Amino acid sequence: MAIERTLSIIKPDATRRNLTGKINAKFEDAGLRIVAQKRIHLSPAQAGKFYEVHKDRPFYGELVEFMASEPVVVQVLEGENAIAKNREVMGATNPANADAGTIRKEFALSVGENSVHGSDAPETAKEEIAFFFSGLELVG
Ligand SMILES: Nc1ncnc2c1ncn2[C@@H]1O[C@@H]2COP(=O)(O)O[C@H]2[C@H]1O
Repeated sequence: MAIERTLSIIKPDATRRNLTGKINAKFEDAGLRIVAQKRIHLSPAQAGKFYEVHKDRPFYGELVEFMASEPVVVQVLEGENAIAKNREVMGATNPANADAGTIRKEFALSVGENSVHGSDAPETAKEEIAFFFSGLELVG
């Protein structure tokens, strides 16, 4: 199985409630290694650019406003099959549909305030990691 890297964001609803450590424990317990991490406050322009793929969706404005409302923790997770594994640990986008034990089932407040983001495929993982981290910040 391939060792992959994926981009994860702990969203404002979770940083606000001091859940960063509990969420990171879920990643580590699943065998994902946090190889880079920083806490930043996105501007609306930066959040809008990151979520550009959703710009025609009805929730885009709300999503951008939320992601720029308070600090987030952006991180790179590494491990075997990290992209799929992270998505498993996060649970379904809408917490109402998330399995027991997943981050979104335990912590998410709604489909919008759903505590975490994770890349959905190898190509997007590469782009999303490069959006937030320089090569110098990524320890091999
Ligand atoms: N119906 C919706 N209303 C508000 N936000 C949504 C809706 N559907 C998806 N989103 C958000 O859009 C985000 C896009 O990718 P994320 O994995 O970060 O998680 C998603 C949700 O937080």
